[in-house]
This record gives sequence, C-alpha cells and structure tokens, in this order.
Amino acid sequence: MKYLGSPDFDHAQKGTIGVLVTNLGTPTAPEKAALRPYLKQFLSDPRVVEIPRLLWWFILNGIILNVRPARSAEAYRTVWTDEGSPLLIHTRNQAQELQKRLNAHHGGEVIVEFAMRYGEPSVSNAMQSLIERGARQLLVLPMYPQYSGPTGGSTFDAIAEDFIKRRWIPDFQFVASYHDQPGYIKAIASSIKEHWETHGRAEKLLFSYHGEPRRYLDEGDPYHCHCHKTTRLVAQELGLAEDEYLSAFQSRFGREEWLKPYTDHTLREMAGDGIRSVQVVCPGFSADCLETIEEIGEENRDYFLEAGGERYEYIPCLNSGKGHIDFLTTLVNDRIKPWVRPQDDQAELTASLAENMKTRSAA
Ligand SMILES: C=CC1=C(C)c2cc3[nH]c(cc4nc(cc5[nH]c(cc1n2)c(C)c5CCC(=O)O)C(CCC(=O)O)=C4C)c(C)c3C=C
Ligand SMILES: [Fe+2]
Ligand SMILES: [Fe+2]
Repeated sequence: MKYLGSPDFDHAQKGTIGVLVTNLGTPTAPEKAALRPYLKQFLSDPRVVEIPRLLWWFILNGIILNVRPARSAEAYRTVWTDEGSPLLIHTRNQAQELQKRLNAHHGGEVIVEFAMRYGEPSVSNAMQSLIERGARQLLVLPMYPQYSGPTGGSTFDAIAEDFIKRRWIPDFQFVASYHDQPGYIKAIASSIKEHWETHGRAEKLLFSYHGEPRRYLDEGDPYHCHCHKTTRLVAQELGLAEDEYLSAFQSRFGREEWLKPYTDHTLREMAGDGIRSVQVVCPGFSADCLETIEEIGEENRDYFLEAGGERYEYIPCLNSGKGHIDFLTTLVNDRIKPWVRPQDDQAELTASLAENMKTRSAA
C-alpha cells in the first residue's frame, strides 16, 4: 500500500478532535549510549544546524558525536529523577491535565496525545493513535511560546513527513507561537509575582531564553523579536521600570556567534557592576528541563556568585501548574471552536450511516 489508511474504517463514525502536544525530546537515559542516538537525530536536523550537509556530516560524526554524548550524559544525570527526564515528565503531565480540562468542556470529543520531536514517544506514533481514535480534525500545539525554525519549523516538518505517508489528511491547525497571547503573559507574570510573595524582589529580573545562531535572525527568523516582545509584555504586566529587567540568551553551541547578550556573560557583568541580587525566569521554556534546571539553576548561579553576586534565584517554568493549564485550555478551546459540534444531529447521523452502508455494499 502506497499510503497509510484504515480500510476497515466506518465512514459514518462520529469523529473526534485531536490535540497533539509536542516538545523537543530527551534521551531515554542519562548515559552516553542513550545520548548518542538522541543527539544524532537532533543535530542531524537541518532546521537545527544550518550548515552544508556534507561538511556538517564530517563535523558531527567525526567530532561532536565522539565528545558531546559523555559530557551531556553527565549534565543529564544531575537533573534525572526516578521517573525519568524532567522534560518528558512535565510534558506528559501537561497533556494529561489538559485532557482532564477538555473532558470537562467537551466530554470525550476532544482527545489529547503528546509527542517528542526527537526520540520517543514519536510524532508518527502519537499521530497514528489520534487517527485510530477517530481524529478528523487535528490541532498541533508545539510547546514553544516563541517561534523559531529549529523548534516550531522543525515540528512542522515532522508533521508534514507523517502526512506525506497518509491517505486521509485531517483538517489541520498549527500553533506557530503564543509569545504575546495575553493569557500566556499573565501566567508568566503571575508565576513571578508568586515568587516575589515568598522570596521578595531582587535588584534585577533577568529573562533568559534559549539562543540560536545570530545568522538565523539575519536570515529572517522571528525568534529574537518574539522573545523581546514576551519580555516587554511581561515587564509591562508587572509594572517594571526599564532598568529593573533585561533579556539574554543561553545554551550556546559551537563557535559561531549566537543571539546576544549571552546569559552567562550578562550575569558576570551584572555582578561586576555591583548588582548583588538577581532573579532569573525562562519564559521561552514551557517546562523545566536540562537547560533550565542545570544551566540556569546551577551553572549560571555559580557564575554570578563567583563574580561577586550574593543572591541568585531561579523562578521555575510554568510546567503543569494551574495557571499554565488554564491558559492552554483557553488556547485550545479558541482554536477548535469552529470544529466543535453544537450537538449531535440525529437525522444527519442516520443519513450518513445509510450512505456508508450503500458504499460498502456497492464495493
Ligand atoms: C545546535 C543547535 C541548537 C539550536 C539551534 C537549538 C535551539 C533551541 N533549543 C530549544 C530548546 C531546548 N534545547 C534543549 C537541549 C539542547 N539543545 C541543543 C542544541 C540546539 N538547540 C542541544 C545539543 C541540546 C541537548 C543538551 C546538550 O547536549 O546540551 C532542551 C532540553 C532537552 C532536555 O532533555 O531537557 C530544550 C527544551 C529552543 C527553544 C531552541 C530555539 C531557539
Ligand atoms: Fe536547544
Ligand atoms: Fe545547555
């Protein structure tokens, strides 16, 4: 069969609305042997590393995959839990909580699955499951508030690769970004206010976002702009003055220039300039993961304190907190509104069933 289909499918079946929540992916274990295939899949994606393929193949296979897996495994071990990788646990919880909330609104009509762009659970397995469960309309929700080619663009590629193999393509919507949605801004601002209520304020609030090569911005990627807009709107919501906050970019990879200012440089400079206390928030990550827990929670804390800072606090991601699930539920409900059936039309269902029987007996 050239295309994937469901030949036994009942054409008169009442359909469902599928919601596919995705995130980046994570290795299966914090071990070198598990890091290697994960990093190979991730770093072979041309959306992530935009370097001529042949040259990159030699660098990746000759150098990076011999050095990085052991180093990354060591970092992953510091964040790993009994249940596994934090990113996987949070993403699964987010999907489950979203499903509960959507059940309350729609009964079983809206079904949620989650997938990882790289590794497991894969996009194609999650998609197959949604389709087998009757999804005729599909909302893909990559959990990246700001759009970038390496994240949202790459997720779209994975969906397209799956669709290319299918006979029946569902109605389809893709959430490219939600970096400036009022509900998202309010959820981030509330998490900061909650932190202030228990810990008080610091001299500066640093918004740290995952970086990407500066070249991607020069070639038209909106990510840098989306990040600054999120910061500006959250700062406005909190009533911050311009000298009370700033944005920076973390997680550099390779020798090329990445988006600036760099988070680590910024923290050292702030300490050098006499700033003694800082709070760091990461509104580019929907869930805590290696890059927030280890890099922001640990590594950058050391840089700030070693450079003379005295108080450093990391404000956690929204994860599966109520404010986040409230926002995600509203986002999904707004998007699927045109798909939700007002109520079952019995006459329509009966007619549809009769047509289906006719088609079947003619075949
Ligand atoms: C090599 C280039 C990379 C680009 C470009 C990039 C963009 C990018 N990434 C995220 C979010 C996450 N990245 C995570 C881990 C991670 N990222 C890269 C490289 C690039 N990312 C690597 C090699 C790794 C693996 C860890 C390591 O070896 O350092 C994660 C965490 C995953 C986890 O399991 O916890 C997230 C999330 C965004 C938003 C982004 C675009 C701008
Ligand atoms: Fe990354
Ligand atoms: Fe990192």
